[in-house]
Amino acid sequence: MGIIFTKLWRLFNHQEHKVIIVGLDNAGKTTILYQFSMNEVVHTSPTIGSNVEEIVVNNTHFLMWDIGGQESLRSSWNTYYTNTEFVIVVVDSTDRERISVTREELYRMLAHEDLRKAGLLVFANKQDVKGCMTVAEISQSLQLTSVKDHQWHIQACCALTGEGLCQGLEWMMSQLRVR
Ligand SMILES: Nc1nc2c(ncn2[C@@H]2O[C@H](COP(=O)(O)OP(=O)(O)OP(=O)(O)O)[C@@H](O)[C@H]2O)c(=O)[nH]1
Ligand SMILES: [Mg+2]
Repeated sequence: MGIIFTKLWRLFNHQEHKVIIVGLDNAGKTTILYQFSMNEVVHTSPTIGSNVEEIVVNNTHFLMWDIGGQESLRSSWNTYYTNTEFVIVVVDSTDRERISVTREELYRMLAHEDLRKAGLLVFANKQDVKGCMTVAEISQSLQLTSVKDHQWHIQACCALTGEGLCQGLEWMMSQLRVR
């Protein structure tokens, strides 16, 4: 009886995993969100506030919040943190000047109590652009190896073609399996 109940519970209980997509303005967050939800490149304009979409992968439901990254909006990112299981930080790999700003925002986020248990996925986006920073460079600039209290992963991607996005999702799925 217990086993049947558990199986039925799993079948009907579409537990949603909350994900927030953050990063500086122009990083490609909205483009990534709609690649996930529609498999398409949409025309974007800077996000004021947020967009939210449900993404279902192999019966796993993610509720993804794409949050505007302009400077004036960053102080309100924390209003989205409650119950977040994964933080996706999108980096514009061509934006060498502002990688230190991303680093500051990243460590501010990781120190937040509401994100204590959240996994961190960094997308090194815009890998199609010649001369962009590599995953190794971004990893070093963000000092990811010093992140000890969160599970983390960095993934190269190109939101325009969708390359690398599935691998990021797969990492999140693998984290859910080991929990
Ligand atoms: N070359 C290239 N351009 C990209 C890629 N991903 C996104 N872009 C472009 O980058 C620009 C900004 O993309 P958005 O998705 O609107 O960026 P955002 O992070 O949502 O920006 P905010 O909403 O202002 O925080 C758009 O012109 C996209 O087409 C990519 O992988 N390669
Ligand atoms: Mg946006």
